[in-house]
Amino acid sequence: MTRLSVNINKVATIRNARGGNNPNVVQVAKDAERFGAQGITVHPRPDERHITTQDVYDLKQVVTTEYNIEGFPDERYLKLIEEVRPEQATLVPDPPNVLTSNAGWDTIGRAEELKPIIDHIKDLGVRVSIFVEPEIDIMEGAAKLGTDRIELYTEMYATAYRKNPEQAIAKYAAASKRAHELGIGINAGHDLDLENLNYLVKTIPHIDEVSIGHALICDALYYGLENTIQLYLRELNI
Ligand SMILES: CC(=O)[C@@H](O)[C@H](O)COP(=O)(O)O
Ligand SMILES: NCC(=O)COP(=O)(O)O
Repeated sequence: MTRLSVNINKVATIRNARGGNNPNVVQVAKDAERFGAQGITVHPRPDERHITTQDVYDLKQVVTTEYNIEGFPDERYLKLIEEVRPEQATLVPDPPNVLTSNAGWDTIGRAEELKPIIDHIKDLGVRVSIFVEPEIDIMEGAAKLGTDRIELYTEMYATAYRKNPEQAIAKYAAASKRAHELGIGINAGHDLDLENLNYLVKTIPHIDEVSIGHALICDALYYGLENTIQLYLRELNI
């Protein structure tokens, strides 16, 4: 069964736009879980454009499903993981000023950098997932790093899906098959939405978790958060 982790970055974006505490990020996380979310994901970027460092600590007090903290593993991020001990740390190769995540890790060329970080986070008892593109050699590099999971970066799939779903998913199916053979858990995320989600999880077995934020929060503006979470869960056949 594929779990739905709701990324609440964009709730914090709206809150920060006025500088107050509305919408209340902690309350939205609690409600999202009450509405059926099986995880809460945040990506506390260095410039705090949405999720702040304080949000990360505050959410730790209330998240009862699975807490997934994404980010580039710099000192600031690793301190958060050490102090908050989420269920999962998802490592993303984002430079500080990037608009949004737009690339996966080079698990071969950056193995020396990544391996000690992954070992350290696993020693903390936190599951490690690394954000990657759907390439066979990258899967094999990920296995050598000892990561618990990979997160398939699904922007390319989402972009190509409307035009040709079979073509859009081909590399993801091959990469996830290889990852599964190598004993690596599989997450997926970025630009997933109500249109492209079901085909992804129907075609690719073994996806443990999808983390969805931008499209889900946009949909909630029309359908309401509870209805929207239920709509996404339905696309996951939950
Ligand atoms: C790793 C990933 O694909 C998402 O978490 C993405 O980083 C969302 O970040 P923004 O909400 O800042 O676009
Ligand atoms: N890891 C992907 C994520 O958390 C949310 O990405 P998006 O749905 O906001 O594109």
